[in-house]
Amino acid sequence: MTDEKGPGSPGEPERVTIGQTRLLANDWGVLTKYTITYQRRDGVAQQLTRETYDRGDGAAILLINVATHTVLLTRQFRLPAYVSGHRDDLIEVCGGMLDDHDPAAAIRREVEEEMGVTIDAVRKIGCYYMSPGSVTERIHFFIGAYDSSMRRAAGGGLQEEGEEIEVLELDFDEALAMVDDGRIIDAKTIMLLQHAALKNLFDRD
Ligand SMILES: Nc1nc2c(ncn2[C@@H]2O[C@H](COP(=O)(O)OP(=O)(O)O[C@H]3O[C@H](CO)[C@@H](O)[C@H](O)[C@@H]3O)[C@@H](O)[C@H]2O)c(=O)[nH]1
Ligand SMILES: [Mg+2]
Repeated sequence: MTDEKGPGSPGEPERVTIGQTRLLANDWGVLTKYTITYQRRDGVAQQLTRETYDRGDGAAILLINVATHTVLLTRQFRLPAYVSGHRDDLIEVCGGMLDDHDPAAAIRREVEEEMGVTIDAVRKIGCYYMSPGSVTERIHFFIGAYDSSMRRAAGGGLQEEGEEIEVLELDFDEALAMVDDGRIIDAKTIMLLQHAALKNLFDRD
């Protein structure tokens, strides 16, 4: 519940004062250590240190074909999952970083590169933090329609960037079963599949 009269509300002092900022790494992503003064709701000020990892924002899309009751997903090697104990490649919706593109343009480019599919309109679902305790990234979520005529190339991603992406076409019920039994463990993918189920996207034409 929002405390309407607490610190940080309109007309009240900021709840957070940024103190020292230390750049720990500035490579693929930017890792920063902040010292902040955080004013608790009871008025007590606390000094905290927090690190943030910033690689920019991303976009992700679930491609659906209502006529064939199928979805298009990707499978690829993910080092962060591998080093934290998940030896299998990850099954995910198509996704990527925005770079300098707007989210809709970025996701169309990713679908083209990773899946070899040229799509038309995309429908925005929302924009969400995936790991807000440490990662600044927000992901723009989309739904798009595909059919076999839109598959114009093999996809697979950019070899020069080390991408090796397999395209999976799955029955929607099978994809949901893979969420239940743990074969799909990527959060953005689960969110989009469950969105499609909750909104009955496969019941419409
Ligand atoms: N040199 C270098 N290259 C990297 C690094 N991390 C990624 N890359 C390269 O940059 C490419 C980025 O590909 P994208 O398709 O743009 O991003 P992604 O890795 O698929 O996913 C990103 O977007 C998703 C949003 O939907 C995110 O969920 C995911 O975490 C990630 O940010 C990778 O395939 C890889 O070649 C790194 O640390 N160093
Ligand atoms: Mg990608």
